[in-house]
Amino acid sequence: MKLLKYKTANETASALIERLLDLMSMDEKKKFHIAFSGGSTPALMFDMWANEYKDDTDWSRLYVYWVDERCVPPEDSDSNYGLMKKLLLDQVPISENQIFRMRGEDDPAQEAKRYTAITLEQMSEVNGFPKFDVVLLGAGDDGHTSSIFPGQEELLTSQEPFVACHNPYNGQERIAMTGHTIINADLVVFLITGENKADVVADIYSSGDTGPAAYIAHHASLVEIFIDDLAGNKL
Ligand SMILES: O=C1O[C@H](COP(=O)(O)O)[C@@H](O)[C@H](O)[C@H]1O
Repeated sequence: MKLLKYKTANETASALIERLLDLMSMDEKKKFHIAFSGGSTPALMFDMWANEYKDDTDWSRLYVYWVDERCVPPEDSDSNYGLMKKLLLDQVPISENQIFRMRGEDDPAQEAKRYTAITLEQMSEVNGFPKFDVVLLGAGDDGHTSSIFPGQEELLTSQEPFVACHNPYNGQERIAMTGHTIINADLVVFLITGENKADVVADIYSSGDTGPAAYIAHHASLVEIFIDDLAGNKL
């Protein structure tokens, strides 16, 4: 596990974008399949990518997926797809055919199956699980990642690549990438910023399987954790 710490959330987002662009530049013929997390943390990175790195990115090779989705229509302010579309995808020359959203407005169980089929069709697989180039995760201050919350640890070892699940705090239905799919990725990256994430970062980095995010960080083979000083202040 490699920890990369920067002074500010801006510097952290910028370093992460540059890391992804570096990875893309390693094989200029290859399609690059990356799954993005939801929540509020990546918003800064999406905005920065559109405004500062638009011309440095080969959009024709970037294939965009989601780690998880809230079961709401794309126009809803809770939609992970909606946020990324507004801040990044609508601002850059990427083809619709390279954007694979989870349909939050559809039946969650059926959508999880449809999304599994799409990802398996688009990229190589290992033991029935799609193999992403990068899975970009966040972490909640309770230690959840993807939409796998504490108490739902069975989703870390589910035999389904994507499942219907729910947020235990408010019952909101969700669709989530499960543990094996995350761990299968060539690279698992966490982007975690802000003081309220300091405990979860300390848990991920210094302890064992204390929650879903920590479990992933300790079980994936290549893990990079991008944090700012505030998130790192309990290390
Ligand atoms: O519910 C979710 O929470 C986590 C963390 O979100 P943040 O707002 O604290 O950045 C996120 O990684 C996950 O994808 C999301 O759906």
